[in-house]
Amino acid sequence: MAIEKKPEDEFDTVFSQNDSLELSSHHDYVTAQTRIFKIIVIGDSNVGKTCLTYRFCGGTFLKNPEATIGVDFRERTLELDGESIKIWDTAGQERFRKSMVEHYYRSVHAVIFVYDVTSLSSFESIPEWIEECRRHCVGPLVPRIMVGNKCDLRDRREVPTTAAQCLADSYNFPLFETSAKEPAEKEHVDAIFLTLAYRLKSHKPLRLKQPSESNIRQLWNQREQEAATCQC
Ligand SMILES: Nc1nc2c(ncn2[C@@H]2O[C@H](COP(=O)(O)OP(=O)(O)OP(=O)(O)O)[C@@H](O)[C@H]2O)c(=O)[nH]1
Repeated sequence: MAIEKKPEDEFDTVFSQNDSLELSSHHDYVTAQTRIFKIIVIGDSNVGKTCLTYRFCGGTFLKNPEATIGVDFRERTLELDGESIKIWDTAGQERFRKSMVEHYYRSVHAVIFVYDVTSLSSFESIPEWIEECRRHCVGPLVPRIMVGNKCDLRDRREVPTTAAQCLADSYNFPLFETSAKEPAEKEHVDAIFLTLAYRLKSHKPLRLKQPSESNIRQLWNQREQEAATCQC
């Protein structure tokens, strides 16, 4: 279930606007401190991508998630060092995502690969998801993490932590194991997304330029001079 859905063209616009922000209007002053990160959540169907993003963005466990069709958008505003950072999560169900796949990977800032610790096959699919990312030109500097979900189902575990750690190490990804369902894991789920947010903060030059008062005055004087010398 999505908290908010956007048409695909709006999805693209949101990120391209902020990727190349030039301060030239009142709107820019208002949004100058808002940074939008696009984090995509991928993995086999049924591993709990929707529940994980819902837990982070909505704070609760989504009891009856429907299979995601295309892309779901979720958003949560974080306070990091006094700045507002918006994270958009997109969760896509494999069967239904074909037409969206290009949009899904475009301008991505970080990737979360999810498998289900009770499903060996979902874990074995992770290299294919990593390869799909690569095929869609997600750059090597884009932070990636691996998440094993459904840790609450202790008796049904099929993926040992050691095997998961081994795979994560081979790609140099941090590994997290958690449960979207267990209320006690709420802070851990938060920590996963916050880890990414901090990495993004240090990785990307996302601080948007804010004009100082003297810069504005300088610009204003320059415009006045141009107007005064204009021959037309
Ligand atoms: N026990 C347990 N069940 C979970 C957990 N997370 C999700 N589920 C269940 O797993 C099923 C699939 O969850 P979704 O979040 O819809 O999985 P998805 O990966 O988004 O699935 P698609 O949209 O089909 O790609 C649902 O029945 C959830 O209730 C968890 O941490 N523990």
